[in-house]
Amino acid sequence: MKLGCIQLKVAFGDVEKNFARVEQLIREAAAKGAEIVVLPEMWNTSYALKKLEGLADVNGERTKKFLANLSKELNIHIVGGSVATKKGDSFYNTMLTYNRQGELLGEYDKAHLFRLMDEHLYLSAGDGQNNFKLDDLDAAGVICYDIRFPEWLRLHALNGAKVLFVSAQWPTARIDHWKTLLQARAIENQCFVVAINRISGNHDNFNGQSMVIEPWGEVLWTGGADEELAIVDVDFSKVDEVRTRIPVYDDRRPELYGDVLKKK
Ligand SMILES: O=C(O)CCC(=O)C(=O)O
Repeated sequence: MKLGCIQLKVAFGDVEKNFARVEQLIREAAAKGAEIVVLPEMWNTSYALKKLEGLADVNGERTKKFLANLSKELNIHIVGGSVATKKGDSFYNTMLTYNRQGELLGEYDKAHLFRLMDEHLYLSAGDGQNNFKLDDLDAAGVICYDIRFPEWLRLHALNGAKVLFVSAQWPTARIDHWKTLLQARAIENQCFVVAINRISGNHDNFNGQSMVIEPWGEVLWTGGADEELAIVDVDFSKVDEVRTRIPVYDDRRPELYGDVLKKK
């Protein structure tokens, strides 16, 4: 299957510019044969947290219409990264996923808010999981800081995901953590990880390094430090092969792990 990885240069607070660029790149990805297109985190507003009242997408309506129309017209699945949304009186960091029929498969509000970026002061956390199916492919989607919580991604893998999509705005300063955590999540869950980061004009802030990793941990593609659309060919049957070779799921001892999942 061909993945269209959109490592976007997100414009701070410029919703119109971001929508226009995302549409252009999704169309380009489809024209190049992509079957699943993946976007980064908070691509409508970036982290303009102080301006969310005027900028966030109310109930995600604009983004929903936009992604539904494009996925149906172009006959592609879209893992829509995430956008800033307003629901009731609260703001969320929301991932919307559409299948090629233009149907909404998942609306996931980021579960773990990143205090270092003040997310907890402006956004509310979601409580729902995010497993979905793209045709016959079992998949799941999480957002950025979520990857520091292995139990969260494990839960999605246990619910059947063979590919974990990660949308992020992960900064250059901790890019080594990004690479290591993503590879670990792929190896331990024996699944594909498709992780799409943003870039900024100034590479000191966000330098891309989006990644596609297969279930044995081999990196199939790493993005550069500039805006980029990559088409990456993946063979999802590799998941079953790796899970047969080392039967981690059969060898798990969940009866030993219970308390690890409880908050101290
Ligand atoms: O965990 C990190 O170091 C980065 C997380 C982050 O930037 C985010 O969740 O937006």
